[in-house]
Amino acid sequence: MMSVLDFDNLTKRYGRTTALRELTLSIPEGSVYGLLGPNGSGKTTTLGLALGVLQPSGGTVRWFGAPATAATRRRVGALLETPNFYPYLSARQNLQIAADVKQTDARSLEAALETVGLAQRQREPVSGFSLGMKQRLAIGAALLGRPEVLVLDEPTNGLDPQGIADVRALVQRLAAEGRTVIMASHLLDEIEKVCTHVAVLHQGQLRSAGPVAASLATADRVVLGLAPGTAADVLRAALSSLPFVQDVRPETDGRVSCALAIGHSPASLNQALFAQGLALAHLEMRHRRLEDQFLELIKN
Ligand SMILES: Nc1ncnc2c1ncn2[C@@H]1O[C@H](COP(=O)(O)OP(=O)(O)OP(=O)(O)O)[C@@H](O)[C@H]1O
Repeated sequence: MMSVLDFDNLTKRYGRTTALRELTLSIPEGSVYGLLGPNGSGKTTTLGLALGVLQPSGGTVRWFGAPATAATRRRVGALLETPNFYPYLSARQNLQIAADVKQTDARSLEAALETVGLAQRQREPVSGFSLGMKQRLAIGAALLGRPEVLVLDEPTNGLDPQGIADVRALVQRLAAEGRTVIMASHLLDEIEKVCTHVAVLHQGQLRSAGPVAASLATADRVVLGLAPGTAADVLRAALSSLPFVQDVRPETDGRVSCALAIGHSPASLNQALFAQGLALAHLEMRHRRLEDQFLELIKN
């Protein structure tokens, strides 16, 4: 897959604070790429560097395989903070002002209103809009000029549940139409629902990157127990000898938990232990809370 954006050893320092440290990352074309991290982890800095709003202290940014130019910038739409719309003007009039500034054609304005679901209400003044509608209008402004890539910083921040659902559905629609979307979020749950790929940032450093399924799906654990009276050490030793078993840990009541490598099921684990002469009295899947998985990712 072609990449639309490549960071190579990207670093940003503010005085003694290193906001981003040697980030190397490629964003594949057609992906919905989430930048995940707690507050202050460097997400906004990364997006600012990508868009040329900030200058790097070191490293490079390449768009579509080359250093950014005015022409490549026109292929990218961005929403870093919600713009202040004129409240007494209609949605359409507000977008028209943005379109005039960007010098984009009228048809792209129609398409943007349609895509963000505001075509029916385009004549209404923005003062009567919910925060969610204003955010969709802001995304509409970023869509003027039909960019291939959309960059969004925390697009659901501050919205009510309906607004959050609408903006997430919109991001998925944008992706379905073939655009690449790069979005920052501090919500693991949001990344899991919306994104195809995720890069986890913590204190300005990349902790993990790749397809969401591969990054998050292996985190479930299996909890095992032998018949009462059997030493947990026997089970731990047996588990440690199996190549597809990872991260063996003692639990309460003499039980032991472990994670399985991708493609291995609890059933195949049970079979492998039985082949070693161990009969399980207890086998349970434990789905860890998403927050726990995330905390673990940034801890390691
Ligand atoms: N203009 C600045 N001057 C000094 N330090 C800054 C500046 N901008 C960001 N920082 C610092 O850089 C680090 C990364 O900030 P950044 O805004 O990129 O994080 P973030 O992950 O986007 O967090 P948030 O979600 O809170 O915006 C933080 O420690 C922040 O305090």
